[in-house]
Amino acid sequence: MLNRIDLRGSATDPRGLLPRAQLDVSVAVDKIRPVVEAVREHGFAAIREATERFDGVRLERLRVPAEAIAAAADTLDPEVRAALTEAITRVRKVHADQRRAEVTTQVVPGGSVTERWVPVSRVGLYVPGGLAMYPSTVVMNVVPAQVAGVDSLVIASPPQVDNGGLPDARVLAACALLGVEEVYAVGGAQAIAMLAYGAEECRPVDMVTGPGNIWVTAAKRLLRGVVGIDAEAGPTEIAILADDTADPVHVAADLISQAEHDPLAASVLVTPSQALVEAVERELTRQVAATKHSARITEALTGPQSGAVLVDDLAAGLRVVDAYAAEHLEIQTVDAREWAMRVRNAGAVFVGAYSPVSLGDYCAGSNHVLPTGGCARHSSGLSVQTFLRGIHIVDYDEAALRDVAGHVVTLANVEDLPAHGEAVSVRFA
Ligand SMILES: NC(=O)c1ccc[n+]([C@@H]2O[C@H](COP(=O)([O-])OP(=O)(O)OC[C@H]3O[C@@H](n4cnc5c(N)ncnc54)[C@H](O)[C@@H]3O)[C@@H](O)[C@H]2O)c1
Ligand SMILES: N[C@H](CO)Cc1c[nH]c[nH+]1
Ligand SMILES: [Zn+2]
Repeated sequence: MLNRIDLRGSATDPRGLLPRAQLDVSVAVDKIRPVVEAVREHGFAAIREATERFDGVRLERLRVPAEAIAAAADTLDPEVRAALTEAITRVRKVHADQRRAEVTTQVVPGGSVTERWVPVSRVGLYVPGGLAMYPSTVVMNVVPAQVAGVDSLVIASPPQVDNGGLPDARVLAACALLGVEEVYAVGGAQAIAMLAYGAEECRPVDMVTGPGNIWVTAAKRLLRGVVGIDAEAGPTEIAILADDTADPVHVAADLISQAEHDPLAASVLVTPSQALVEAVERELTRQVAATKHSARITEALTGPQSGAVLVDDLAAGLRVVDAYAAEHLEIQTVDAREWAMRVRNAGAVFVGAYSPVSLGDYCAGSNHVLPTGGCARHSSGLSVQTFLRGIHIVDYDEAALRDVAGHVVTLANVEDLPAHGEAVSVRFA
């Protein structure tokens, strides 16, 4: 089922060996550009047209009425409420520890720099709702923003034909549990454009965060700069570094779990064990046939973005997974924690047999909005830090400035910017 890549005995650079999904984000950007431009120019009318085309819903209004949010909370299945409440508690616990303290550095007597952490004022959080519904993503977006102290939180999520054109009822209930009142029934690129430019009752936001499919990711890439954007969190990826101590039943189940998100999802096994690859293949065939979304899982597992990579040893495997920079990386090997601590590039790392990605998706306390498409080489997943900006407060007195004035003037002259130097020396003339 998985494409095979045999790197044993090869000195090939592992970068670029594993292709990402066939549909490139840059191609998708060109396709959604007209939608984004139309929303900028025509607001609600353009959103309504795109929603009719892509979601099959004719919107009467963008904002979800407060009564609909309250009703979704009232009718929420108690088991789902308990699970969401537990997820919120654990995610809040981890994210509360991420809060940064204000630090003042006394550079010299009379001269200090303070770093203040100030929350973004108004944030738009995207909660996907195409192939699957994501109340858990409400939790993963909202909790860090709330811990950071964001004043104004807005959620956009696709309207559902089977919920009268409102977002999924469980998504609305999660909003209620977290006290989010401003929710819009808009999905895809048109939602990101609405948040960036504003439309009718939705005022523009300062920043957009959250995962989504290739169209959402493309819109985020296009609108970066118009608004702040978190890392690209597109079609899900799982890589598993495993040796022959791994249980093929677990490995196959975990590869399938993330393939379930999207036909463009990527599932990659990296191992020195040919026997494990064979055993995982047998398990995939058995488990995929028995699972609910077998068609899109098969498409994801057999796509060029998924595969089994054979390597000489775990050290070579580590180089491969570092080059790949997966959104999720599981380590199912001997000494799993030690290998995990050596990973350089991954959105999140899951250690050993009892930390599957599904745990992190819901209830580990970690965040599941993580960088995809290789962005884990340079970006982090969503955290409290995403919603904070560090502002330097520079505070020097006369003596402290006088003391360093000569150096400022010298550097200003080196850069042929003498007015910079004069702005200092004029104070001591
Ligand atoms: N990386 C992460 O942190 C993370 C977390 C959760 C989910 N995900 C990913 O999010 C994605 C969710 O995707 P989804 O499809 O279920 O929901 P989605 O909300 O991202 O996408 C649905 C929207 O796509 C738009 N759309 C559909 N077809 C289109 C087309 N041909 N052209 C333009 N727009 C179109 C529709 O307007 C619809 O509202 C999956 O890829 C999943 O793997 C990632
Ligand atoms: N694995 C997804 C991307 O991290 C998150 C998710 C939500 N629900 C289930 N899974
Ligand atoms: Zn998942």
